[in-house]
Amino acid sequence: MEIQLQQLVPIPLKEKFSQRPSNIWNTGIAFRAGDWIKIVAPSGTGKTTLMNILYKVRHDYEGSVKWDNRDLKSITGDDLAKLRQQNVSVIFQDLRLFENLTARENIELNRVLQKPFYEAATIDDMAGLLGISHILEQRAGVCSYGEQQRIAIIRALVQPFEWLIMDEPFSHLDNANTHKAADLIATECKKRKAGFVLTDLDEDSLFPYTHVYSL
Ligand SMILES: Nc1ncnc2c1ncn2[C@@H]1O[C@H](COP(=O)(O)OP(=O)(O)OP(=O)(O)O)[C@@H](O)[C@H]1O
Repeated sequence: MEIQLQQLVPIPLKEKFSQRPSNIWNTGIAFRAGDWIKIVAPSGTGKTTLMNILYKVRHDYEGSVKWDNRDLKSITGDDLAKLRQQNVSVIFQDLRLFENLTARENIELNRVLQKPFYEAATIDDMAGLLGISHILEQRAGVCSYGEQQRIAIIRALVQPFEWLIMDEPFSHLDNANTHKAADLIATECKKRKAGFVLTDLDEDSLFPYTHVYSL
């Protein structure tokens, strides 16, 4: 699946962006199937806005976003739900976990949404790799932010996807845990021949990126 951006400009940020050149805003650009895309930009320049537009949780923009030549604004209801279950997974910057469910229940909910892609035991395997086995039965709301970030990463990885949208997914992880999480994400993307779009404040060499863009 290809993601195409054509003359995309978020309306509330129009004035701001028109004052400087950008690789992404108000241009024509395509993320090709299987591309590993990094978007690096300082705080407040629109990374979260872009990711929310790509996942269709924001609609206040000019221009267009297309998923395989289908305008995102025209994809609704069951079609949109199916795409999110089978084709596009997400790690939001603010994670959006259910605080009153346990870590395991948060992940399990996504695993069983559709015909399960993985066995339940995969949750334990991934939690072991990311060092959060001991908090799986704990309420997500009482987990540290770094633990919650790893829960959200695993939740995104237990479903099928062609694209993984990740908004600053390692912001609360130390170096060692960032590398472990990046390795797991790379493994899961390779398994599916999937692409990703990852935002961050700084450049890094965690992945062999296909393209690195600034906003
Ligand atoms: N709905 C909105 N209306 C008006 N301004 C908005 C709206 N949403 C975001 N903004 C502004 O747009 C700018 C970009 O916000 P955004 O959250 O996308 O930045 P970011 O690059 O993700 O920042 P950070 O790295 O701090 O998370 C900010 O100045 C923010 O205040």
